[in-house]
Amino acid sequence: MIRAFSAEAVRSAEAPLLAAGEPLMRRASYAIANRTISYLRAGGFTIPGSTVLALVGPGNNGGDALFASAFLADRGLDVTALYTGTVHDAGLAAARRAGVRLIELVEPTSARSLAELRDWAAYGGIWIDGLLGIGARGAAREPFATWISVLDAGRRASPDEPFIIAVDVPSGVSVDDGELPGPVLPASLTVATGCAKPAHLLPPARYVCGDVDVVDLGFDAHLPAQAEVCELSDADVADLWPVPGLADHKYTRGVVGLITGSQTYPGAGVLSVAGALAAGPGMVRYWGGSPHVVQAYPEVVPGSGQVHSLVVGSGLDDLTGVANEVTAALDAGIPVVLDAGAIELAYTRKLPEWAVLTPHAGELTALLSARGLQTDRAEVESRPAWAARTAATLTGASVVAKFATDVIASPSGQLYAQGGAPAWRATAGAGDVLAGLIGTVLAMNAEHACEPGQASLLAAAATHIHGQAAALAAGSGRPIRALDIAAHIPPVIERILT
Ligand SMILES: NC(=O)C1=CN([C@@H]2O[C@H](COP(=O)(O)OP(=O)(O)OC[C@H]3O[C@@H](n4cnc5c(N)ncnc54)[C@H](OP(=O)(O)O)[C@@H]3O)[C@@H](O)[C@H]2O)[C@@H](O)CC1
Ligand SMILES: [K+]
Repeated sequence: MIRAFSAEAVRSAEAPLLAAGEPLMRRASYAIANRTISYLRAGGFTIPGSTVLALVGPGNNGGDALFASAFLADRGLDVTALYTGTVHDAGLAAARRAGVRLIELVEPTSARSLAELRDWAAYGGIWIDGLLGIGARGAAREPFATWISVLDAGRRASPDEPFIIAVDVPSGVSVDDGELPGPVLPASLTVATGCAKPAHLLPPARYVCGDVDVVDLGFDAHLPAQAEVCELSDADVADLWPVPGLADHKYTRGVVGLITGSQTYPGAGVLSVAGALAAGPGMVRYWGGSPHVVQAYPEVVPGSGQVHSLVVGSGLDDLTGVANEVTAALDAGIPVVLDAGAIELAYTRKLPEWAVLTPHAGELTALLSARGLQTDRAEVESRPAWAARTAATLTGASVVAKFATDVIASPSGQLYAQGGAPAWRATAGAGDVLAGLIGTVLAMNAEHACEPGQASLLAAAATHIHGQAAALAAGSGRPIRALDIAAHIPPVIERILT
């Protein structure tokens, strides 16, 4: 599991070590220098003489960049450090001693300075971005806003794009909520100091981090027990996956009921059942309106009956009567997945945590608006963590906000971000498969699915499997359709469990 911590939690964790004189900055900058050398080695470049541009901001993030520059200059690289105003004293002294070329831009946004910035940017094959780290608040202010815009334009225009190593976070991201409030310098590699931060996991900031490499600074023991955001790995999903024993039978393995599909949308019934069956429940009961389900899947039992979880909504065109079934199930402690049109059931009523909503951006916008929030789709797409968390708080339900990286929120505030799915996953019916899959994961874990925090954890596990199945189906880059995702769920589970 990747556990990401807020800037405040990191500061508290660092404090006792810094007070004890631990050389955290030295460790961080040494790691950054090493990653730079590794990149050059892996690319077959000669190390002495390779050109590096360090972008140095006013705080300790700039300090990291200066010490890293010093290490690299000592190794024979041609290092230039650009800065303005006051920067980390000891870092500047170390860089000077090591022979780093120090360029101070006194009037940092003058035409002359920006021309110089462009020239040095074009000269540097590797950029070390130490402008802003976890001390940044809001959008980058001047002069860095202009510097970032100029550098980003230079990066895009360059025939051989520089390799950009972000110190801790790419400059310009909002560290704690993963938003991009202003210009940002996208990285090829982000060297996270001490631990991951929410911006490394949450979209859209996640998409400008490149690869993320966490450097251990030894302060883990001082971090809070609960992370701000988590990302489940294969191993985490394996830990919570109930592997059947010889004494199990279809009722102990979990029974999923689906009220999905309709005459109008028969395929949605087929796809949600495909997702449910692929994850290995004991039994699937189906009493939606699609005439094709039982024909397509002879193992499905038609008609209602006792279930351990319920999936409602995908392709349902009429909610009459369904609301009562949902309420009865939730009151009886049976987890319910509310997908597509059934998300409307969360517009007014207060739901328990074991109701799992699966909105895409449009449905999430409609839900938040119905709950009285002034928002629109553009805001929801640029603030996915906020949107998912707010929806969970307002409804009381667990929310799976479906984006390229899914964001899952529990009403108590726990957040998961599950990435790893290819962009090919954005195809009609993929969400129906996911709804069924979540239903099965909840049914298989029925004894504890209603305990605090469990529904969101199990939903995050299901989204992880869904993303991995899509990745396996898409291979090294081919189109996929929703049924391909369902077909690749069993091999992903096999890989995870063995
Ligand atoms: N402590 C340690 O030893 C270790 C620290 N480590 C490293 O330190 C980093 C954190 O350092 P930090 O706390 O100094 O913050 P940092 O991000 O460099 O910037 C603060 C400066 O930026 C300014 N500023 C703020 N917002 C701004 C904006 N929007 N636009 C423009 N400017 C803005 C702010 O000004 P102010 O708002 O205070 O006026 C202040 O001058 C961390 O990410 C990691 O890399 C690791 O090496 C481990 C050891
Ligand atoms: K940075």
